[in-house]
Amino acid sequence: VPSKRASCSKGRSASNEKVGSMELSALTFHDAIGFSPALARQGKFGGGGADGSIMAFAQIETNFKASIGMDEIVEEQRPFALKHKVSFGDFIQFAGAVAVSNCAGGPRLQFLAGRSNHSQVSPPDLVPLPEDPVDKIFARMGDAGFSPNELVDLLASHSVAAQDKVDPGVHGSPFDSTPSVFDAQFYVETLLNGTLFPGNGSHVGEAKSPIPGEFRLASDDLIARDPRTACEWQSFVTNQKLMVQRFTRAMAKMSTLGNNVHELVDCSEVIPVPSKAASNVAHFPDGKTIKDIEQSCKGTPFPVLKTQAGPTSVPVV
Ligand code: HEM
Ligand SMILES: [Ca+2]
Ligand SMILES: [Ca+2]
Repeated sequence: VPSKRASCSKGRSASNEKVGSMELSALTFHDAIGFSPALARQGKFGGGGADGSIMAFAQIETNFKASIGMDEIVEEQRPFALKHKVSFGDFIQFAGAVAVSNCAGGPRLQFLAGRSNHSQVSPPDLVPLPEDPVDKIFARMGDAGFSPNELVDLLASHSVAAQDKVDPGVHGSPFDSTPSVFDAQFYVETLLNGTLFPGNGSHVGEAKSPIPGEFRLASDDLIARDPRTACEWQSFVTNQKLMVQRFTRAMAKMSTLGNNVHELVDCSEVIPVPSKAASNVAHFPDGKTIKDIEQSCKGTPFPVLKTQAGPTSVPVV
């Protein structure tokens, strides 16, 4: 599963590119979330979910605002799906599971095979945007069958992710200081008081970040602080095991949206076993303490964490 970006990389493909792109993990979401029972109830086509439509109809779906720029990764992956005679829907979820397994500390996700290779183009506007109001995001995810807390669970993927398009001036700026480790740093760092924009001023969908080089999406900023989700968010800060379990469960649901799981075959053994993270204890970045935390979960104090010794450098990925 070759690809360009390798925030978590393991080995190289035949074309000598690093393996393990997190763009692949984002693709699992952009394909699957094209699924709306609400549209179906109005007698319209609601989308087929994790059906490969973003690869089958790339010219249309990668022009949807939230998926602009994904054409590159789709075009890069399509020949592999064709060569191995795998349906586009299966291939996208397979590649995403492999990508996550390349991150230290990541889960070995379930992979079910057997999605049909017939799909229709997804309706527009089903993928959330970082500038969307939080009520709109929760409603959209709710329509697809996810509670607000399950969205928090899925957002563990932003622990190994970076942005290119919200502010192209700081291409590759990650959402936490450890973008090659699937850890709870994302859930800690998003709760720190934002003080700066890593690039040149603010952009649509951007919130202030606490550390130079780190990028905070407006949606992550709001979801971290919303009373409906703040406690689930904070619960992962000292419990990476729970974070991985909840993410795994939510991904099993997301990766099969629109499919009948009883018709799929469990091929999880083809997904590599991830390496362990060097540490599974989250910390405050250099210079930050509990005083910088915007305590958002009412009733449960923010856990005690140590401050990292030495400078926190945020890598470009
Ligand atoms: C409220 C829901 C979400 C919003 C608004 C959102 C928004 C975004 C945005 C704006 C980016 C940066 C894209 C760019 O500039 O290149 C991004 C990156 C990413 N997102 Fe999300 N996201 C959401 C949920 C998810 C979910 C559910 C997953 C996976 C399960 C996911 C996985 C990723 C990954 C892996 C990246 C990094 C892509 C890369 O490195 O190229 N996101 N997200
Ligand atoms: Ca789809
Ligand atoms: Ca991380």
